[in-house]
Amino acid sequence: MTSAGRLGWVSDAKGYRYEATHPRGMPWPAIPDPVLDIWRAVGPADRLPDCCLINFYDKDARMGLHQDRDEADFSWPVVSVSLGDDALFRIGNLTRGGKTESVWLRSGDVVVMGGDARLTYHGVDRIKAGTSMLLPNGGRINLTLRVVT
Ligand SMILES: O=C(O)CCC(=O)C(=O)O
Ligand SMILES: [Fe+2]
Repeated sequence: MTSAGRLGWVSDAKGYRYEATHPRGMPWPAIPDPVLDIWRAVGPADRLPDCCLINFYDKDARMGLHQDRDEADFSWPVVSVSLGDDALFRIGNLTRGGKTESVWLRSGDVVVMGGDARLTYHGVDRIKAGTSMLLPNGGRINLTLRVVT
């Protein structure tokens, strides 16, 4: 896990939070322009994201159902970009439990969680190894763009 942008996502013994610097003290690198172009294409025009979270999933990685709710204003969408191996993404409801839907996200797919869907529970159930040649050693990279403050 790492980040780009004005703020990065940090997880340590004190818990997790957004921070303006990397744990080693340096600022986070800028969000690459081609990534910002994805936000410009599908996101709101009046603001760019503060944070691009970069997560690597190996073939055994998963992410439990959760809401993205560590940001100040839920009227900004969350935009997520899938790269590499396919991921089985599950999306549920505004509260935990109930019926969920699953969809395979392929390399290049972009998910926008905005409006009424901004706080829906979601997660990744599994990665299908060998479904993409993008990453030389396999696996998946997810980029998550968020307005934080
Ligand atoms: O990897 C994904 O597709 C989802 C990532 C996610 O939900 C998150 O980083 O909060
Ligand atoms: Fe999430």
